[in-house]
Amino acid sequence: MLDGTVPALKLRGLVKRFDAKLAVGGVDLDVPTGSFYGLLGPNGAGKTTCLSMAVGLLRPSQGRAYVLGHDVWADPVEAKRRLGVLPDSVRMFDRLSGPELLAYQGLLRGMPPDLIETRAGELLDVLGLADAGRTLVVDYSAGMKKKIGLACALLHAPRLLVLDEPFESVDPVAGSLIRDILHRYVETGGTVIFSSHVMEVVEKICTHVAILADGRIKAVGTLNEVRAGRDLEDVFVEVVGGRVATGEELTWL
Ligand SMILES: Nc1ncnc2c1ncn2[C@@H]1O[C@H](COP(=O)(O)OP(=O)(O)OP(=O)(O)O)[C@@H](O)[C@H]1O
Repeated sequence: MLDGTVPALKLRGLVKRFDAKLAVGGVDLDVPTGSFYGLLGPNGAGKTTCLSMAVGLLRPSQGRAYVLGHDVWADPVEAKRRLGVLPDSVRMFDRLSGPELLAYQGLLRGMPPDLIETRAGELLDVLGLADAGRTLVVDYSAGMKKKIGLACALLHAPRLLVLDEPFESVDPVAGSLIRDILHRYVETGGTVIFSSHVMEVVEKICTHVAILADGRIKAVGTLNEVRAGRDLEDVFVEVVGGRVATGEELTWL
């Protein structure tokens, strides 16, 4: 469904400094509408920092982010209306039950209560969270927290989903379910960008990939362009410059 019009997400010159630490060192990225975009990178590469700036959760030191042409920082209402976000778990209001959290999200979005109730019920059902009842989200397992976070991101039917490690901590069944839901979402005109370490998932579902290391984009393009006929994992290790064990380390183990 790539339509070649305004990118769903456009990042220009994004920089983030934490005191002396340069976490993101100037990122430019175009996420085409209708793409399923994987943002790969090793631990500490700057993925979360980059996505947090892209969605208006963290103010950039420099640079701009646009959601479907709307500047996230200058025009936040229009940008956020079109945006669903799965942040890292620290940012969730987790002293609520799943249905309460969804109701809270829906009301913040200005949705009518009956629409919230219908959609929340469906989302909890599809994601296998209906049985959790009144359990507070803080007491959910890590995988359940991912799923309720995804439900919150989907509730207002956004045009762009930005997901921080949606496949982390979820079991294979839940992972496959999330993949199916996201696939359907992209097939019906939505756009997804997500961060991940899981090469198989990225290789299986993404149309586009960017590899981030040391706060900079090291490789970017369609999956086939970046892979260039090789395993994505080999490309990743080469681009990122992974350390290879010589067998001489940890000899005391
Ligand atoms: N609030 C902060 N204060 C200081 N340094 C930070 C802060 N947030 C992130 N950093 C640093 O910025 C760098 C990038 O972190 P970030 O969390 O964006 O990486 P990541 O690619 O998401 O990593 P991971 O895959 O391990 O989650 C790291 O060196 C991290 O220590």
